[in-house]
Amino acid sequence: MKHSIPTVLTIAGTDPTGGAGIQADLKTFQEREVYGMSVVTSIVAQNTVGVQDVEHLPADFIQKQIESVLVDISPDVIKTGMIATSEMMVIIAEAIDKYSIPYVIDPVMVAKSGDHLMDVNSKQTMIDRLLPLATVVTPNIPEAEVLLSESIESVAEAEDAARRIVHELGANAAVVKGGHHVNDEAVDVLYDGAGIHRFPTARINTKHTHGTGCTYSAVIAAELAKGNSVYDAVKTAKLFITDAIRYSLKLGKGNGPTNHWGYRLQGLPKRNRRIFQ
Ligand SMILES: Nc1ncnc2c1ncn2[C@@H]1O[C@H](COP(=O)(O)OP(=O)(O)O)[C@@H](O)[C@H]1O
Ligand SMILES: Cc1ncc(COP(=O)(O)OP(=O)(O)O)c(N)n1
Repeated sequence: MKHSIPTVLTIAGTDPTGGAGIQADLKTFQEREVYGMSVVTSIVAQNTVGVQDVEHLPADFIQKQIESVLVDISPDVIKTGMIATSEMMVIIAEAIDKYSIPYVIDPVMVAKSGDHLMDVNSKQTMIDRLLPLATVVTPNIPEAEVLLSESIESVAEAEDAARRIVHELGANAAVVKGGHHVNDEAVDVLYDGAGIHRFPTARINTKHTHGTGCTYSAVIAAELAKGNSVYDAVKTAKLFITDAIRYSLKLGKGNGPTNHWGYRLQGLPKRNRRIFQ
């Protein structure tokens, strides 16, 4: 740990309704008791229904924001979310490389609403420049399919995908998340370079899953910043996101946000958590 408290920097886009992007990351860092910092890549006009518009910040201004943070409060871990263009990816890769900071990449491509958050032509830059720097990469099933140009139909194929992302694309560890499987279980699979680990939970029947991937990868970044192993960080992330989904807040007209303090309700008597169920 570099400072008096673990520190994490998120580099990502925004969600003004607070369920995904930088807003979700900062809420999660606070809940995990690490000091959160943020660099904005794109300002997104979005809500629980979908994305209405996007403004990308100039790449050199993203670089200036990163430099402002890194020369002053160097984070223990950097996490990235929405990075829309190749130009942004190169600038971010150069900074992570220059300062040798552990790195969690959530390879955000398409929101659950179906809106594209990454230029499709940037895929190769993500593979060439960002994945080799990754301590952990956390694709959902469609993202893993895009990265590997192959379809994933089962948990066994997700395990193969995680192995390939490490051995062929150069990440140190890969978690292929199971939110998009169509079955009774949400099984995340981690390959940490040594072995495969499965993290299964019962699938919760809800439409309120906006920002699950952002929140999950933010927990992993926070736990790594505390000095925990990749395995323990993923285990904590799975517990945290399951409670965040279970006690989701039923906000908005579409796919609502998760509850970033849901894990705190687990130990409460049922009468005290009724409004969340
Ligand atoms: N309905 C659900 N029930 C339980 N866990 C879920 C559900 N949907 C997603 N998850 C979990 O949320 C996390 C994020 O997964 P996913 O939704 O696939 O990511 P993304 O938001 O990037 O699409 C994973 O741990 C996944 O297993
Ligand atoms: C600014 C921003 N970044 C990422 C996402 C995607 O979030 P994710 O956690 O994958 O969840 P969904 O939005 O897909 O439900 C986003 N929407 N906005």
